[in-house]
Amino acid sequence: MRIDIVTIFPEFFRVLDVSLLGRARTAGLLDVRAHDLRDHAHDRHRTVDDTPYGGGAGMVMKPEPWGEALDGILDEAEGAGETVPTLIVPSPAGEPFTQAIAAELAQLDHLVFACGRYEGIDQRVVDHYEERMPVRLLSLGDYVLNGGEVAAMAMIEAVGRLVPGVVGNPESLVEESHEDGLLEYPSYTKPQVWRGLEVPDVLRSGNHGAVAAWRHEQRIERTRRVRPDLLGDDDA
Ligand SMILES: O=C(OCc1ccccc1)c1cn[nH]c1
Repeated sequence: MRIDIVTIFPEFFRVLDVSLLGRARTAGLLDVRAHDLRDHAHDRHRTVDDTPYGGGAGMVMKPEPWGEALDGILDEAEGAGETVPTLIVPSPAGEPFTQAIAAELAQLDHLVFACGRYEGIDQRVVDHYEERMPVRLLSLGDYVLNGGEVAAMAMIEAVGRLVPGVVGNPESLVEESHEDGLLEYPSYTKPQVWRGLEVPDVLRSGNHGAVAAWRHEQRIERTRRVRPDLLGDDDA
């Protein structure tokens, strides 16, 4: 999978060189490139923002630098005969990002993340590129960040780890929280007793059926307690 990121803080994404995704990059499974939006602002101060029409506090990101940056990425993809990439715009006004969406995006060949700052990006950027590529406004959660970079990083990690081959043992991707709508069961490892707290006996019984039943019950109980919203009415 190819991932392009357009941002005024490209150095923010250097961390991807060292994390789990770093190995995937050297293995050629993930090709991640960060582009500096300011390279596409050609005035003396490399201006990427301006005051909002209609007034109001804060600044809005100008459309021209985005147009030049995104055209460059699109032209390169089209020139290479690739499928049209999907544009992801992290935004508080977006559709909630979920594990299901991460799995959907992990099937694609090419994602482009547009990291907004300030009050956001001029609406015409989304309106224009919707004519040329799939565009998804996605929200990480119901809170406001200063920019899309942190949200993009989270989404890139959630998607990247689902790309086949990125995670060594695909089994570890199964039975995770939200994988099938339930939270994951509690986990334990050695020592058997720690500060007077014991590992549940069933987990040391060697009875795999009893372990599986206990784990499933724990998942339902934990989901009912912490995230009743994830349970349909019939389970509640
Ligand atoms: O704040 C966020 O994105 C940064 C952003 C983008 C556009 C305008 C303001 C802020 C965000 C919150 N949940 N998911 C994303």
